[in-house]
Amino acid sequence: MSTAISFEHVSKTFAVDGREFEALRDVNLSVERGDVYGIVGYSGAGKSTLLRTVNALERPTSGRVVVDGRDVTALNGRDLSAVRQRIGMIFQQFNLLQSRNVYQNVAYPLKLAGLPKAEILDRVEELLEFVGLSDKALQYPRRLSGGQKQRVGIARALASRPDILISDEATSALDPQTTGEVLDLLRRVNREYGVTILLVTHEMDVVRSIANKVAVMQDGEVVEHGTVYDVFANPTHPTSRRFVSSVVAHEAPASALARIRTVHTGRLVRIHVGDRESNDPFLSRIARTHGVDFNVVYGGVSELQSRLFGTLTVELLGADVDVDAAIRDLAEVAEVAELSGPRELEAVDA
Ligand SMILES: Nc1ncnc2c1ncn2[C@@H]1O[C@H](COP(=O)(O)OP(=O)(O)OP(=O)(O)O)[C@@H](O)[C@H]1O
Repeated sequence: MSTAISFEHVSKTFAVDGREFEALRDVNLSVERGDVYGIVGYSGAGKSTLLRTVNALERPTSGRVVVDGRDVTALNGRDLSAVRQRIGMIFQQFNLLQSRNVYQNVAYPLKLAGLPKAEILDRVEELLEFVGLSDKALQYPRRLSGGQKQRVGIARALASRPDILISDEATSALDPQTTGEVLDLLRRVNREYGVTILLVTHEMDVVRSIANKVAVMQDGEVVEHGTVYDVFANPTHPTSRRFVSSVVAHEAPASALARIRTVHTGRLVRIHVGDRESNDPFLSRIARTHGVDFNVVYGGVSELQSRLFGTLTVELLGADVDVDAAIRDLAEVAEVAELSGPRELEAVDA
């Protein structure tokens, strides 16, 4: 696999009211060709600024952004235009030309590039068919729904046959149903046209449904990155954990644990369940071996990219020595942590 975009020690400082503000701090990331790479973070984390360095709408203060082997931070004029043609961009507010119809909006970049009329006609027809808007060619943007507007935005972004599509909160203004349809379309853009997608969002659901990799940003830094499966199954940074818990609620928050404790006074363990190939019924097997009982008091298992992951909070009941032995055996087959006191309860919410 080859690298489509690499961010190398990218920092960006803005001058705000005479003071320096660091919007990006030493960002290092590699987006491979064919990836759908999600960048998540709360408002102000630096996501859009990072995204905009890819087509040099924003220039880093230091560091390099290499796109298809070319350092875009060093490009200007015609060279930069040539690289920009290889990068499509879509926006939250669609950015369509209101005075032009759907056909003209999609044709616009091709006209600018000086393509012959007949070629433009063929290309726009193909694109409108791809995004399912062939019957809307003569409509003006104000007559379209949000989802339709974003389809036009996607068709326009694909007009010059880019290798890379960058998406800045493209679904944030859409309802969940329409979001799903636009994400389906982006998935097809990735699979059928082989376009690498870098998308910024504050919705972890978007990442879960479309991305294969994810980076979590906070205060201008990438605090965690990896495959979507790894980050969802085992988020390590508190911000990632918060994002993951917004869409998968496998781990009991402190409030739930406190309530559980009022009823379940035995020893509680948290068991991370990975994608298991064996059908070993390990919980009941280990419980039987050591003569302990168990209650599953919280948790869940989900599927992501055809793999399972989950977390179960389990109460173990029995003599301490037997529970100790059971926990040791559990640790052989899964990641296990005992939830002992108030300190542990706080840690879950961190
Ligand atoms: N041109 C600019 N001049 C000064 N400050 C800026 C500029 N552009 C961005 N910033 C600041 O940089 C920080 C990061 O902004 P950015 O838009 O990249 O964040 P974000 O993670 O995309 O947030 P959001 O989700 O709200 O768009 C913010 O504090 C923002 O105010």
